Amino acid sequence: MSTLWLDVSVGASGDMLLGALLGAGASLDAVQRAVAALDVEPVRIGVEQVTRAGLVATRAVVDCPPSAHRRTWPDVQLLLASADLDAAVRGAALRTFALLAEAEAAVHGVPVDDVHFHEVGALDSLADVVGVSAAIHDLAPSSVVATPVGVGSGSVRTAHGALPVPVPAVLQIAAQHGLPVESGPGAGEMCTPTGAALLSAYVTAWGGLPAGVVRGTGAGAGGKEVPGVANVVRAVVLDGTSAGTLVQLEANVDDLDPRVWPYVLARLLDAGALDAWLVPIVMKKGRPAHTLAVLCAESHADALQRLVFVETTTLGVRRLLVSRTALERDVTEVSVDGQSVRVKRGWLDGEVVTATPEYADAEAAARATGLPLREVLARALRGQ
Ligand SMILES: O=C([S-])c1cc(C(=O)S)c[n+]([C@@H]2O[C@H](COP(=O)(O)O)[C@@H](O)[C@H]2O)c1
Ligand code: NI
Repeated sequence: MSTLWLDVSVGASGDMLLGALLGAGASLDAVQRAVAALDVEPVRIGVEQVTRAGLVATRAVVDCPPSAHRRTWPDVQLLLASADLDAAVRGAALRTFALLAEAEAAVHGVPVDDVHFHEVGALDSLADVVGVSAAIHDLAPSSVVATPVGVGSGSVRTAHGALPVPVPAVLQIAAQHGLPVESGPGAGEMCTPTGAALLSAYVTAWGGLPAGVVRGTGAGAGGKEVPGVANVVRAVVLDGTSAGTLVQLEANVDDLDPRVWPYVLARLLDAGALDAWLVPIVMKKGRPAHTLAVLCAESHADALQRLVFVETTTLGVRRLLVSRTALERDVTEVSVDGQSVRVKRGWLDGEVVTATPEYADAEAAARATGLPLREVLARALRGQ
């Protein structure tokens, strides 16, 4: 079981977070593949070593042509929906842009679908958001903890002229999603809307460094230098820490059109649920029904509860605090008849105790090779 801790006390932006995650051991290849899956102008992510106030840091450099499009929130939704991305990476990127779109809509008083992502819709922001999602997916922490975010002070020049710091979109995201803020040591804009949205989408608890064994550490810098301030995000991957308390939302439902349930479960997972499932039950008056259960971090419980009320017919949602023990896990790749199949492994006390081939990979390999699917699954488990 691992925890990702983010020290964002000096500030946070998309590129700072990406640099910190790459520095802490996230795969640059996985990040580049995810970004290349977007149907946009060619974008490449590189890394370079820089120093900030004498501290060596990783800078993620997004190499792309100037953005030819002013993209709306529906455009970004389409882009992400049609990209060949892992479902978890796509879900987290969509969640991040939804937070940005809702904040921009509230701040400028326009409908959310009319929000044009000016600076935040540019190619480098798309790359930052998808890159951070892919990097966190690659590190696969069971929880993400972060310090309160240093937002800065003063004002910043943007495409729309000077804005006060914290900029309105950052304050809006903080107000809507319980992001704890402080001025921090840097003057100017230290936390961007994209940084605030990424933290809100991912962080499951706020606080100092949790107890654990340090497995990786990185410092991520953006393009900005602030004299005398090491303006970096620090990322620390810790092993052996507890995932902490989770929330389980529950509702008994006997009157929802059953065809709707798969959609409801998919929406909940896309919105950040750690798991969502149905249990068949018999309710009062002998009525067949289902218990909907949703496991999530406390930070996501309100938004997921809202989704349950909006998408189902329930009139009430129960909220239980549960503690979860999760195995430490990793992913290996094996080749079955020349086709690559990922295998997820669970570790206990330094030993693999469970291994499961990725079903979608096995199905694709069965189709490509003509082998029976159960044979592909068996060979993947044997490691060939
Ligand atoms: O373009 C717009 S409407 C805009 C709005 C806001 C608000 O807070 S409202 C802020 N900004 C600035 O854009 C840059 C880029 O932000 P990223 O999140 O893409 O890194 C940043 O300086 C924002 O303060 C733009
Ligand atoms: Ni704005």
